[in-house]
Amino acid sequence: MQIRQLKYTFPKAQQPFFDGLNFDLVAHQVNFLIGQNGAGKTTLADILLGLRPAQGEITPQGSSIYLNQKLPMLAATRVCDVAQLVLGVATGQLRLSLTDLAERADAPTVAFLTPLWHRHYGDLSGGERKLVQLLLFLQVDRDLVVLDEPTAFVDRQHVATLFTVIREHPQRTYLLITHDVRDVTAFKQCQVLWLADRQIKATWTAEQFADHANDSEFLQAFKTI
Ligand SMILES: Nc1ncnc2c1ncn2[C@@H]1O[C@H](COP(=O)(O)OP(=O)(O)OP(=O)(O)O)[C@@H](O)[C@H]1O
Repeated sequence: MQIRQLKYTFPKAQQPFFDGLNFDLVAHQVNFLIGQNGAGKTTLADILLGLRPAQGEITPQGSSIYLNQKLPMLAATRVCDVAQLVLGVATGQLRLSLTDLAERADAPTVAFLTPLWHRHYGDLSGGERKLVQLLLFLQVDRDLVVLDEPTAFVDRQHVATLFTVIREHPQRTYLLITHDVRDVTAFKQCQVLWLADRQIKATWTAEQFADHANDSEFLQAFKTI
């Protein structure tokens, strides 16, 4: 995916926030977007998904799905209801059973959701709730998958499950926003984009990131989180 001469101005702002932003997302790989709080990561994700009108070229334009940092859900909702909401709607199925899920979803997702299937959403831990949503969203096939801080407040065992599910669908292009270096080092192949000063200040492969990330003060801090 190529992003060229991107220009974006917040509503009512006098000056553009991004102006002349250029970078590429590597297709069929995980692309990490890192940067300090307020750098513009979520804004950039919104633009790529067409949620904020911007000038410039984004090619090719394919199908996409986005899970942002907060997706509220009523406490009385059961996991099977969330599955119905996400997958039932996506597939047009009125009643989605666990057997249907097993036919439609990848094995690690089925293994994770099966023991939780009848549990109330409000009884799950914060990390479990987040993983339920993430794994269900990842069963909806899209060219571009954007996840905003999917690993925040999620323990590493659950993060490992999330990454296993991502690896189950290698045909997609992923953009993952993260503040956690362990996410980057979990992938042998990936691209890391560093957003700073309203530009993509550096782009690394996983190997380059491991070798050269000590060059900058921010990245040193990022690596010690
Ligand atoms: N509607 C708006 N008008 C003006 N400025 C805004 C608006 N919405 C967000 N901003 C500012 O744009 C900047 C980028 O915000 P954004 O949420 O994209 O950052 P981020 O890199 O995702 O941060 P974090 O890591 O904290 O999630 C911030 O300084 C924010 O205050």
